[in-house]
Amino acid sequence: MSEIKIQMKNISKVFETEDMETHALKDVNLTIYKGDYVSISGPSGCGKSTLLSLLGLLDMPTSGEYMIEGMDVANLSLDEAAKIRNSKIGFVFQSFNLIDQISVFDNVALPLRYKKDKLSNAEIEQRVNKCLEMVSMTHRAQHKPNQLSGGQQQRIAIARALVAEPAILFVDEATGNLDSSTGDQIMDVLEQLNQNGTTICMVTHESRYADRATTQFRLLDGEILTLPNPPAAKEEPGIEQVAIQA
Ligand SMILES: Nc1ncnc2c1ncn2[C@@H]1O[C@H](COP(=O)(O)OP(=O)(O)OP(=O)(O)O)[C@@H](O)[C@H]1O
Repeated sequence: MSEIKIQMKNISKVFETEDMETHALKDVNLTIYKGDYVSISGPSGCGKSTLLSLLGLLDMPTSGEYMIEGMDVANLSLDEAAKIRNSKIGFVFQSFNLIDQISVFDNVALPLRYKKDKLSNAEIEQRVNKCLEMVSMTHRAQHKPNQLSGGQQQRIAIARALVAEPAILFVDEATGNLDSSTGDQIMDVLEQLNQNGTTICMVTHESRYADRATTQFRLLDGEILTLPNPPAAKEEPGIEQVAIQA
């Protein structure tokens, strides 16, 4: 059995405002193994952003258990959450969030320069170059982000997310700002990274991208369903086989 990277058990999230409670997530059970390529999809308002915020330690659940690499992370202070986020989690967003005033190289190096355990310049250079190579952007290291195309900027954002060697890469609608052929190329990059060992969990509303993942979860009204893997789904076309994950 493969190593467990992420495990959520009975995770719920309730938002309370003065006059109402919204049960955004209801008893979510989710396990992500080392090397998985996971997609989470579902209609607007089903809880995707809420789930990704909890997975990425940007917010805490109302109840339930959450473990990252065996560490209990369900009830952390903001400071503790930030520390674990910096060391264990890589994020890629729809907007690339790069800094135009500094070079591509320095953008990718930023997470390493903020690390508590300082790395030498030689180590930083080696890690940044390795990540730029992984996204085929070595030749643009000295450019500024605003001199690059949208797809190239997203590749740089992916390199930056990987440079601290996170346990898992969370990807939030990474193709949302890109035309469809550039979006397809970004999906190819993610697939290639996964084939080389990166564990990926991607949130997308595009079913053609969700279908490319090896494990597919679907959120409906705050509840998570596991879709059968693609070959099983093809055997019985037209029947939406969904089983609640054990
Ligand atoms: N801070 C909040 N306070 C109150 N309700 C919230 C809050 N954030 C989200 N919700 C509610 O929780 C539910 C899930 O929202 P969420 O943003 O996670 O959905 P989503 O699947 O990401 O939607 P979309 O695809 O439209 O971005 C919705 O009913 C939403 O109104």
